[in-house]
Amino acid sequence: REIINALKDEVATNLTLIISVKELEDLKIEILGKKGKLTDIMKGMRNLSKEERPVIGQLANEVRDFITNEIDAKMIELKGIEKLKRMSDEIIDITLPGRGTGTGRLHPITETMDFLKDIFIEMGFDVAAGPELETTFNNFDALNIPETHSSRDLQDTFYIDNKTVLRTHTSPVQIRYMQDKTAPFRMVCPGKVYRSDYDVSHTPMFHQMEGLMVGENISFANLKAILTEFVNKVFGETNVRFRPHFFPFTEPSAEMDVECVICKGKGCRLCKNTGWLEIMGCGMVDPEVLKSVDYDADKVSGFAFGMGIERIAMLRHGIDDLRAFYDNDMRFLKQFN
Ligand SMILES: CNC(=O)COc1cccc(Nc2cc(Cl)ccn2)c1
Repeated sequence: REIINALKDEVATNLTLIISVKELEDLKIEILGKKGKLTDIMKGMRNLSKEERPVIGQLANEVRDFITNEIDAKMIELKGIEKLKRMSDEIIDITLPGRGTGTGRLHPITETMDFLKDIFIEMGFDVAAGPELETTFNNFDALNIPETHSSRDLQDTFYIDNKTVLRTHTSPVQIRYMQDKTAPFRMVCPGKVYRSDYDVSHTPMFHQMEGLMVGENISFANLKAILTEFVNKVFGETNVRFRPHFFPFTEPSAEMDVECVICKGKGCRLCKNTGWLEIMGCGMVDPEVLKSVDYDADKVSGFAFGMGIERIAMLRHGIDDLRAFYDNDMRFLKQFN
């Protein structure tokens, strides 16, 4: 009798201390399981006298029912609490801002190319594109670049075969344009170009934009006016100058400088203390080039120009390493637009 009652009190005490379903399940097994304490007591009753057995048996049953009900009630309570806790842990606050994947953005070269293109579009220029794999005729011969010219050498040009190259400038696009269209026209052609050259200031692939205006009575004055307007739109109102130069495909030729954007002409590291930055090359289209596309050099004339995009992007954004454009490092690329 004492053992059964002691067990009842022990279980009642334990129940007040148990806080988890797991502990409660362990207690149920410890008391009511196959080897449970109460189960052992019930087994041990066969040793009792005939008179005692029914009395103790009834007590044991009462205690077993009590313990079972208490444990089951506690189980419902604990499962309910654990369910509530799980629910609160798993609450999704739908008012939190989305994690998102970040916004995409244009590459600084693309953004600069678009910026420069738009300025010419505003001035009525057409935009043309062409294949990056070109014939040596379109890339060299049509541009009055003789067979012996150094730019045709292997250390500058990627040859696919004797007559096919990766274009070394976008001039072939202008040749194709003139093969398809008649004067008058004004066009620009931005795009990828390739040189077999790779060092701190050269990458094998880079970007250029060339332009061409052909019609009757096109003069060097038109060249200066259009290119000065362009440069002022890119760098703001700055002084420009044209220095005599030579290209096989233009005559006369010039290099166009803009006053240094950093030191405004005083002289600094960027402009190598000259006060000027070279922006592009230009000139009046050589009659030999017009002839190569069957244009009548006695009736029409034109001017052309070409510029490196990376150089302008570096000036615009203060980038001092050309290779940063091609390392695909998001820490660099994320800084633009
Ligand atoms: C990065 N580019 C430079 O420094 C200089 O580029 C230049 C200069 C002068 C003319 C041209 N293009 C050209 C195209 C035709 Cl179809 C006829 C005549 N000229 C490109």
